[in-house]
Amino acid sequence: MNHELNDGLPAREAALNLIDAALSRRGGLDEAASAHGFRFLEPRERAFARALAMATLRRLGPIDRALSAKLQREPPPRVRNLLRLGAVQAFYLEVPAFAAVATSVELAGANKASRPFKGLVNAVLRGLLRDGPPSDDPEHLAPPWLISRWTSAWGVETARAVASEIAKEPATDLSLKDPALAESWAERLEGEVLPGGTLRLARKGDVAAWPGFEEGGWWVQDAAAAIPARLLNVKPGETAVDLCAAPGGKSLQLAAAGAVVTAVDRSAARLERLTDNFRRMALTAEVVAADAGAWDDTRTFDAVLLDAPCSATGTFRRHPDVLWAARPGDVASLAAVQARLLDAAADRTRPGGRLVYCVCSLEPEEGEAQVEAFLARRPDMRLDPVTAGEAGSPAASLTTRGTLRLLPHHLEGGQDGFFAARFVRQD
Ligand SMILES: C[S@@+](CC[C@H](N)C(=O)[O-])C[C@H]1O[C@@H](n2cnc3c(N)ncnc32)[C@H](O)[C@@H]1O
Repeated sequence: MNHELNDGLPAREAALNLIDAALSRRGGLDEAASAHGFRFLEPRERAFARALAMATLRRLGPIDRALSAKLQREPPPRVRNLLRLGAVQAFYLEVPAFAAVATSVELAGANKASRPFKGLVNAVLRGLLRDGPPSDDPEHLAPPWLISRWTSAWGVETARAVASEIAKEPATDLSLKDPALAESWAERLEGEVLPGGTLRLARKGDVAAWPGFEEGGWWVQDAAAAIPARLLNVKPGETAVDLCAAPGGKSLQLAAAGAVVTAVDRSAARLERLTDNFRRMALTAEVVAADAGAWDDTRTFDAVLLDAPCSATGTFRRHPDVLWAARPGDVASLAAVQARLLDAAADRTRPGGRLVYCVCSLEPEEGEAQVEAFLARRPDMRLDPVTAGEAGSPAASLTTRGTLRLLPHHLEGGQDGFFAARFVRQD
């Protein structure tokens, strides 16, 4: 094997592990990327491995369709992942076809489970390359069950527009501690200020090395993810509770706006990240590790945020694996959790206070249907309609009911999928 081929093999092996972890458990990719073996790689190899894995996950649908047409029976998981990785390099990453095939065959030979399949890897990849790139129909980018749900919810054209965002690499969005400094940060970081104040950058790489990270000028937060906390319109000195707070992006917004923040989350490990983020930003919050639905506290607050656990299908631009890890049954079981937490959130809202409910899900059961059921069982809560363009929301995202259905294609350059609704507790 010559040097050129050997170069990049550890990164490709690491990419295989990332893909395997991403597809076998929720949150698996981030977990695998922080494991010892991965961090041991050179930074350049780590970046390459991550780029390979992300490109594979973004194109998993079309690649798997093309592979299925070539495979007579399902090979072991490592072999399928090798084939996916080989195909994505040749078709989408401008790796010369010969190198994509040769490195895949080499990796097949390097492991006992895949060694007997070296010939198959070689033959299948060569066959794929002869056929040319797979279909780029957006409907092939997501699992069929999700495409059919999105089509029922919004029609064929919108479902296709949503799905077409899956293959695109997202920009990096930042929320600023001091929104008045937006223009100066935009200049320093070569970014664009979006309506609502998010700073959008084309920059990629290690954010911790960028100007302003150490000094706590900003934190990473998708443009759509920044909208729900803004809907609370907190004033300095008001009390605010964030009931599912970690790792803290929305709590930071509330604290930066001057609210006295209580950050609750069930996960102590995730709260450690929240505490680190607050320290870096030189902001403060009361941090509580508790199940928000059983939190033993009788206080009520001026502003309550419930960013509930959800299927997270709206986060596919940064986590394309969610689409393939999600199961139809997840949506119903998460909707039951959300309803329980929404009732607890209403109880934490002072009479006259505001409650914002949001989820990073595209599924109506976790959004619109949740709102209607909540209003029906809670006569003490009234929907407070969002107004056009409020909080930097795109016009297309406002529903006739005054809630926000933020779809990924509603903002030029993309945004995460979110649902948000605001309520007021009656006196
Ligand atoms: C969507 S994430 C929150 C993201 C966070 N709001 C932000 O902007 O950084 C959902 C969070 O809910 C937490 N969670 C799940 N079930 C919970 C419960 N019953 N009570 C409190 N927190 C819960 C999870 O640990 C997770 O951190």
